[in-house]
Amino acid sequence: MNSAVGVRDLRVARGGRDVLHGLSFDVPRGAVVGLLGPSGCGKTTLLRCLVGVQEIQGGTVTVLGAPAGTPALRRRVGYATQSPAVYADLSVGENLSYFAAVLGAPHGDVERVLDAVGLGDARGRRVATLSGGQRGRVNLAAALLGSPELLVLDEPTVGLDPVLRRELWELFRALAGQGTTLLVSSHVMDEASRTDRLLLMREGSLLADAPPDELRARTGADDLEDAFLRLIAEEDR
Ligand SMILES: Nc1ncnc2c1ncn2[C@@H]1O[C@H](COP(=O)(O)OP(=O)(O)OP(=O)(O)O)[C@@H](O)[C@H]1O
Repeated sequence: MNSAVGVRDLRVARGGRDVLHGLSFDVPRGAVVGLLGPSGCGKTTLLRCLVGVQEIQGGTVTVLGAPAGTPALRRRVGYATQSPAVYADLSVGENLSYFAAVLGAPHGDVERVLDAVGLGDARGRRVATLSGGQRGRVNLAAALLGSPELLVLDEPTVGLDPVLRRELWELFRALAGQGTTLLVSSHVMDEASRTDRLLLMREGSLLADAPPDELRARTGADDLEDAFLRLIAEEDR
Protein backbone atom coordinates (compact mmCIF):
# COMPACT_ATOMS: atom_id res chain seq x y z
CA MET A 1 0.00 0.00 0.00
CA ASN A 2 1.98 2.96 -1.29
CA SER A 3 -0.56 5.76 -1.11
CA ALA A 4 -0.92 7.84 2.02
CA VAL A 5 -4.36 8.89 0.85
CA GLY A 6 -6.72 7.20 -1.60
CA VAL A 7 -9.94 8.94 -2.59
CA ARG A 8 -12.50 7.30 -4.88
CA ASP A 9 -15.66 8.89 -6.30
CA LEU A 10 -15.99 11.26 -3.36
CA ARG A 11 -19.22 13.20 -3.30
CA VAL A 12 -20.15 15.80 -0.71
CA ALA A 13 -23.10 18.15 -0.35
CA ARG A 14 -23.10 21.14 1.99
CA GLY A 15 -26.04 23.35 2.73
CA GLY A 16 -28.14 21.30 0.29
CA ARG A 17 -25.74 21.89 -2.60
CA ASP A 18 -23.31 19.45 -4.21
CA VAL A 19 -19.82 20.80 -3.54
CA LEU A 20 -17.60 17.80 -4.42
CA HIS A 21 -18.68 15.98 -7.55
CA GLY A 22 -17.03 12.55 -7.49
CA LEU A 23 -13.31 13.13 -6.86
CA SER A 24 -10.74 10.36 -7.25
CA PHE A 25 -7.00 10.68 -6.62
CA ASP A 26 -4.08 9.28 -4.64
CA VAL A 27 -1.44 11.03 -2.55
CA PRO A 28 1.88 9.16 -2.63
CA ARG A 29 3.65 8.60 0.68
CA GLY A 30 6.45 11.05 1.47
CA ALA A 31 5.27 13.59 -1.12
CA VAL A 32 4.40 17.24 -0.74
CA VAL A 33 1.13 17.60 -2.61
CA GLY A 34 -0.47 20.98 -3.25
CA LEU A 35 -4.22 21.43 -3.38
CA LEU A 36 -4.93 24.53 -5.38
CA GLY A 37 -7.96 26.25 -6.71
CA PRO A 38 -10.04 29.40 -6.43
CA SER A 39 -11.84 30.38 -3.26
CA GLY A 40 -14.95 28.28 -2.73
CA CYS A 41 -13.93 25.43 -5.07
CA GLY A 42 -14.05 22.90 -2.22
CA LYS A 43 -10.50 22.63 -0.87
CA THR A 44 -11.43 22.87 2.80
CA THR A 45 -14.33 20.47 2.30
CA LEU A 46 -11.96 17.92 0.76
CA LEU A 47 -9.44 18.29 3.59
CA ARG A 48 -12.25 17.84 6.11
CA CYS A 49 -13.09 14.53 4.42
CA LEU A 50 -9.51 13.35 4.82
CA VAL A 51 -9.46 14.02 8.54
CA GLY A 52 -12.90 12.46 8.94
CA VAL A 53 -14.94 15.44 10.11
CA GLN A 54 -17.09 15.85 7.00
CA GLU A 55 -20.22 13.89 6.28
CA ILE A 56 -19.98 12.44 2.78
CA GLN A 57 -22.70 11.45 0.32
CA GLY A 58 -20.73 8.85 -1.61
CA GLY A 59 -17.35 7.29 -2.34
CA THR A 60 -14.48 6.21 -0.10
CA VAL A 61 -11.60 8.00 1.61
CA THR A 62 -8.70 5.85 2.78
CA VAL A 63 -5.95 7.39 4.91
CA LEU A 64 -2.77 5.49 5.83
CA GLY A 65 -4.56 2.27 4.97
CA ALA A 66 -7.66 2.90 7.14
CA PRO A 67 -11.01 4.60 6.51
CA ALA A 68 -10.74 8.37 7.14
CA GLY A 69 -11.80 9.34 10.64
CA THR A 70 -10.95 5.98 12.25
CA PRO A 71 -9.93 6.72 15.87
CA ALA A 72 -6.57 4.97 15.36
CA LEU A 73 -5.68 7.65 12.80
CA ARG A 74 -6.04 10.47 15.30
CA ARG A 75 -2.36 10.53 16.25
CA ARG A 76 -1.12 9.64 12.80
CA VAL A 77 -2.73 12.62 11.04
CA GLY A 78 -2.04 16.26 11.87
CA TYR A 79 -4.58 18.86 10.75
CA ALA A 80 -4.13 22.60 10.76
CA THR A 81 -7.41 24.35 10.03
CA GLN A 82 -7.54 27.58 8.10
CA SER A 83 -8.52 29.72 11.07
CA PRO A 84 -6.21 29.06 14.01
CA ALA A 85 -7.75 26.65 16.53
CA VAL A 86 -5.72 27.69 19.55
CA TYR A 87 -6.63 29.35 22.84
CA ALA A 88 -6.20 33.13 22.72
CA ASP A 89 -6.03 33.36 26.54
CA LEU A 90 -3.13 30.96 26.89
CA SER A 91 0.50 31.52 26.04
CA VAL A 92 2.02 29.89 22.99
CA GLY A 93 3.84 27.38 25.19
CA GLU A 94 0.74 26.62 27.27
CA ASN A 95 -1.28 25.95 24.14
CA LEU A 96 1.29 23.55 22.77
CA SER A 97 1.86 21.81 26.10
CA TYR A 98 -1.88 21.27 26.37
CA PHE A 99 -2.19 19.79 22.87
CA ALA A 100 0.96 17.71 23.41
CA ALA A 101 -0.60 16.24 26.57
CA VAL A 102 -3.87 15.45 24.77
CA LEU A 103 -1.96 13.73 21.98
CA GLY A 104 0.51 11.98 24.26
CA ALA A 105 3.34 13.60 22.30
CA PRO A 106 6.83 13.09 23.70
CA HIS A 107 8.29 15.53 26.20
CA GLY A 108 10.43 18.02 24.30
CA ASP A 109 8.10 18.07 21.34
CA VAL A 110 6.88 21.57 22.24
CA GLU A 111 10.41 22.95 21.89
CA ARG A 112 10.91 21.10 18.63
CA VAL A 113 7.74 22.36 16.94
CA LEU A 114 8.26 25.93 18.19
CA ASP A 115 11.71 25.96 16.60
CA ALA A 116 10.33 24.38 13.42
CA VAL A 117 7.90 27.27 12.87
CA GLY A 118 10.34 29.95 14.05
CA LEU A 119 8.48 30.87 17.22
CA GLY A 120 11.07 29.83 19.79
CA ASP A 121 11.18 33.39 21.17
CA ALA A 122 7.40 33.70 21.51
CA ARG A 123 6.87 30.79 23.87
CA GLY A 124 5.75 32.95 26.82
CA ARG A 125 3.50 35.28 24.83
CA ARG A 126 -0.25 35.13 25.08
CA VAL A 127 -1.75 34.12 21.73
CA ALA A 128 -4.14 37.13 21.90
CA THR A 129 -1.14 39.46 21.57
CA LEU A 130 0.28 37.79 18.45
CA SER A 131 -0.07 38.88 14.84
CA GLY A 132 -2.30 36.87 12.50
CA GLY A 133 0.72 35.27 10.86
CA GLN A 134 2.23 34.30 14.23
CA ARG A 135 -1.09 32.83 15.33
CA GLY A 136 -1.19 30.77 12.15
CA ARG A 137 2.24 29.43 12.96
CA VAL A 138 1.17 28.40 16.47
CA ASN A 139 -1.68 26.54 14.80
CA LEU A 140 0.77 24.85 12.43
CA ALA A 141 3.10 23.99 15.33
CA ALA A 142 0.19 22.24 17.07
CA ALA A 143 -0.36 20.10 13.96
CA LEU A 144 3.30 19.05 14.02
CA LEU A 145 3.12 17.71 17.59
CA GLY A 146 3.66 13.98 17.81
CA SER A 147 5.26 13.89 14.33
CA PRO A 148 2.18 12.66 12.45
CA GLU A 149 2.76 10.59 9.29
CA LEU A 150 0.31 12.72 7.31
CA LEU A 151 -0.04 16.47 7.63
CA VAL A 152 -3.18 18.10 6.27
CA LEU A 153 -2.60 21.84 6.17
CA ASP A 154 -5.31 24.28 5.12
CA GLU A 155 -3.68 27.41 3.71
CA PRO A 156 -0.82 27.43 6.25
CA THR A 157 1.02 30.32 4.62
CA VAL A 158 -1.82 32.85 4.46
CA GLY A 159 -0.78 36.23 5.85
CA LEU A 160 2.92 35.40 5.95
CA ASP A 161 5.65 37.49 4.37
CA PRO A 162 7.69 35.96 1.53
CA VAL A 163 10.65 35.08 3.79
CA LEU A 164 8.49 33.17 6.26
CA ARG A 165 6.59 31.50 3.46
CA ARG A 166 9.80 30.27 1.96
CA GLU A 167 10.96 29.01 5.37
CA LEU A 168 7.73 27.10 5.86
CA TRP A 169 7.99 25.48 2.44
CA GLU A 170 11.56 24.48 3.35
CA LEU A 171 10.17 22.96 6.53
CA PHE A 172 7.54 21.04 4.54
CA ARG A 173 10.28 19.74 2.24
CA ALA A 174 12.43 18.70 5.21
CA LEU A 175 9.48 16.87 6.80
CA ALA A 176 8.83 15.04 3.52
CA GLY A 177 12.50 14.10 3.47
CA GLN A 178 11.92 12.34 6.79
CA GLY A 179 9.01 10.42 5.28
CA THR A 180 6.06 12.63 6.26
CA THR A 181 3.34 13.07 3.65
CA LEU A 182 1.97 16.59 3.30
CA LEU A 183 -1.19 17.80 1.66
CA VAL A 184 -1.12 21.59 1.62
CA SER A 185 -3.90 23.78 0.30
CA SER A 186 -3.25 27.22 -1.08
CA HIS A 187 -4.70 29.63 -3.53
CA VAL A 188 -1.32 31.16 -4.26
CA MET A 189 -0.02 29.74 -7.50
CA ASP A 190 3.63 30.59 -6.90
CA GLU A 191 3.64 28.07 -4.05
CA ALA A 192 2.57 25.37 -6.47
CA SER A 193 6.01 25.02 -7.99
CA ARG A 194 7.37 23.89 -4.61
CA THR A 195 5.25 20.76 -4.58
CA ASP A 196 5.93 17.26 -5.93
CA ARG A 197 2.43 16.98 -7.24
CA LEU A 198 -0.54 19.26 -7.71
CA LEU A 199 -4.23 18.72 -7.39
CA LEU A 200 -5.91 21.55 -9.26
CA MET A 201 -9.53 22.00 -8.29
CA ARG A 202 -12.31 23.98 -9.82
CA GLU A 203 -15.94 24.07 -8.71
CA GLY A 204 -15.79 20.78 -6.84
CA SER A 205 -13.99 18.79 -9.54
CA LEU A 206 -10.35 17.97 -10.21
CA LEU A 207 -8.99 19.77 -13.22
CA ALA A 208 -5.57 18.14 -12.98
CA ASP A 209 -3.54 15.77 -10.82
CA ALA A 210 0.09 15.86 -11.93
CA PRO A 211 3.60 17.09 -11.05
CA PRO A 212 4.13 20.82 -11.77
CA ASP A 213 6.55 20.13 -14.64
CA GLU A 214 4.07 17.85 -16.34
CA LEU A 215 1.38 20.54 -16.09
CA ARG A 216 3.71 23.11 -17.63
CA ALA A 217 4.66 20.71 -20.43
CA ARG A 218 1.07 19.64 -21.08
CA THR A 219 -0.24 23.19 -21.37
CA GLY A 220 2.85 24.80 -22.87
CA ALA A 221 2.71 27.46 -20.13
CA ASP A 222 5.84 28.67 -18.34
CA ASP A 223 4.21 29.49 -15.06
CA LEU A 224 1.60 27.50 -13.23
CA GLU A 225 -0.93 30.28 -13.08
CA ASP A 226 -0.99 30.30 -16.89
CA ALA A 227 -1.12 26.50 -16.91
CA PHE A 228 -4.17 26.61 -14.64
CA LEU A 229 -5.90 29.21 -16.81
CA ARG A 230 -5.18 27.19 -19.95
CA LEU A 231 -6.63 24.06 -18.36
CA ILE A 232 -9.78 26.00 -17.50
CA ALA A 233 -10.03 27.33 -21.07
CA GLU A 234 -9.54 23.79 -22.42
CA GLU A 235 -12.27 22.45 -20.18
CA ASP A 236 -14.68 25.21 -21.14
CA ARG A 237 -14.16 24.64 -24.86
N1 LIG B 1 -20.84 25.15 6.58
C1 LIG B 1 -21.23 25.23 5.30
N2 LIG B 1 -22.54 25.13 4.96
C2 LIG B 1 -22.95 25.21 3.68
N3 LIG B 1 -22.11 25.39 2.65
C3 LIG B 1 -20.80 25.49 2.92
C4 LIG B 1 -20.29 25.42 4.24
N4 LIG B 1 -18.95 25.56 4.20
C5 LIG B 1 -18.64 25.71 2.90
N5 LIG B 1 -19.74 25.66 2.13
C6 LIG B 1 -19.79 25.78 0.66
O1 LIG B 1 -19.05 24.71 0.11
C7 LIG B 1 -18.31 25.14 -1.03
C8 LIG B 1 -16.85 24.78 -0.85
O2 LIG B 1 -16.32 25.52 0.25
P1 LIG B 1 -14.85 25.29 0.80
O3 LIG B 1 -14.72 26.04 2.07
O4 LIG B 1 -14.56 23.84 0.81
O5 LIG B 1 -13.98 26.01 -0.36
P2 LIG B 1 -12.45 26.42 -0.37
O6 LIG B 1 -11.94 26.04 -1.73
O7 LIG B 1 -11.75 25.85 0.79
O8 LIG B 1 -12.52 28.00 -0.26
P3 LIG B 1 -11.46 29.05 0.41
O9 LIG B 1 -10.22 29.00 -0.46
O10 LIG B 1 -12.20 30.36 0.29
O11 LIG B 1 -11.25 28.61 1.80
C9 LIG B 1 -18.55 26.64 -1.19
O12 LIG B 1 -19.52 26.81 -2.17
C10 LIG B 1 -19.09 27.05 0.17
O13 LIG B 1 -19.99 28.10 0.03
